[in-house]
Amino acid sequence: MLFWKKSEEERKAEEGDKTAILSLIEKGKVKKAIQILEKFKDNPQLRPILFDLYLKEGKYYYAYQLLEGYDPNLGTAKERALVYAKAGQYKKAVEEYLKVGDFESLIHAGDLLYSMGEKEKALEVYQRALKLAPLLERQTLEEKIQKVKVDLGLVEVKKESFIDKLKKGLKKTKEAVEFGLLFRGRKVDEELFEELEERLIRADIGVKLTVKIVEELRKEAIRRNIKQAEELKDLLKGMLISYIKDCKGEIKQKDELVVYLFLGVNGSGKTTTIGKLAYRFVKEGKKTLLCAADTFRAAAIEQLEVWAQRSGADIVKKQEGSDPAAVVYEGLQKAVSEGYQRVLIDTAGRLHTKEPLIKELRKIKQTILRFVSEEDVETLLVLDATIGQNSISQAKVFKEAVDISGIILTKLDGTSKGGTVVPICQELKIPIKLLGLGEGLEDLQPFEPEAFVEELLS
Ligand SMILES: Nc1nc2c(ncn2[C@@H]2O[C@H](COP(=O)(O)OP(=O)(O)OP(=O)(O)O)[C@@H](O)[C@H]2O)c(=O)[nH]1
Repeated sequence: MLFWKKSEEERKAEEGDKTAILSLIEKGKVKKAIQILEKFKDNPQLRPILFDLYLKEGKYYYAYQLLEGYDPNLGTAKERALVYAKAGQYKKAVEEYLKVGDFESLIHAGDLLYSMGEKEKALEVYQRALKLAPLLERQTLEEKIQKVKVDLGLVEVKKESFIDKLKKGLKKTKEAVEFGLLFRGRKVDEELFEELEERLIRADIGVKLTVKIVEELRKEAIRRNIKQAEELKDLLKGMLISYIKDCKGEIKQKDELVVYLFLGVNGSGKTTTIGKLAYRFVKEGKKTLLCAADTFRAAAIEQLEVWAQRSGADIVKKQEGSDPAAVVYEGLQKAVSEGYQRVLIDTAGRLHTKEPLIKELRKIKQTILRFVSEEDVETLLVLDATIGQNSISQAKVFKEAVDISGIILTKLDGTSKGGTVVPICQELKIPIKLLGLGEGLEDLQPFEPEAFVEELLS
């Protein structure tokens, strides 16, 4: 019978020979090495090797037992901190992280302290970390610090300003393209233009526009003999603003009845946007009525009902499958007879049934015009920023159906394609009247081209 002959090396390893054990590990025989080393936990020469293998294998609880049962100084402070954290020994983990004291360890320590409810200590550690924070991490850490301060009642909850909301809305885009870092302290050279081109495309400005922008910048840089990249950034800012400034628009507002007709494909954020706008109108003291003309799905009707409750608006609805124009007729009859000032109409958004959809929307618009004149109708197309320029082809279908007076670009906070505002404006030439910057009731903000570009490039 062929005996499986233990290699000489393996035999030596099993006797606790360090070199032989290390050679086993080099050959990938980690499990075998652990098996052998677990017999030599008392050996201070071999214990660190076992601790290191436990860490590599993610056996944190075993590593924790070595620290507790044999030697609390095994590994580095950072390794011990990780083991203690994984083993739920947060206090010890914090101690080790604070011994390391670098940015990442301080953040871990602060997070653990916060999770343990020790918010004062968490704040103190976060503030230490802030002094070491790399540029790109500062904003996130400052938001953490602000949150802890609010928890501790050190500052009242700062009402998010328009700029704060815009910052939040463009965070993903900025993290993806980092324009702010691109120009800092750089010379104007071909590499810079190539990087700029790549980042403009990443922000979904579109290839055609990107090439045009970069070409214009190259020419200007030569004409003005620009050497510093910062100057180029100012030129880029001016160009982007020039491309979108004509798309600034406010939604129609007056004391008497205004009808807002919402178009957009399912999932674009129509119903949510109606809810946010209804909330605002009710807060302004306007008598507001929602109209559930997306009768294709019961879910859409129910969803609008939820928004009516959340916003304090009233609602007119019929059962699923009813004629949408009939719902609109009933809604406007009620609005006129009962003195409503705002009517917000939700419609179906099934683009794949293009012809019937166009017919349905035209019929709805005709019904509206039986009650109010064109100037008191705001036809708003809701576009989902996360699909970027693809929303332009969607928009063209809806444009075939009815005249669109404004665009609402939603989910800007959920995408790195914030630059899509530029091609949408350039291609559709329709005012962008509102930006959806989050799921909250207040996360619907006006489109301010200057502030938008300022934030995008900062
Ligand atoms: N992050 C973020 N999410 C949003 C925003 N606007 C809408 N949403 C979310 O997008 C999803 C779809 O929103 P809906 O309002 O249901 O979209 P819809 O167009 O009405 O879709 P249907 O109900 O299928 O017609 C929901 O989860 C919303 O919370 C926004 O500005 N930011």
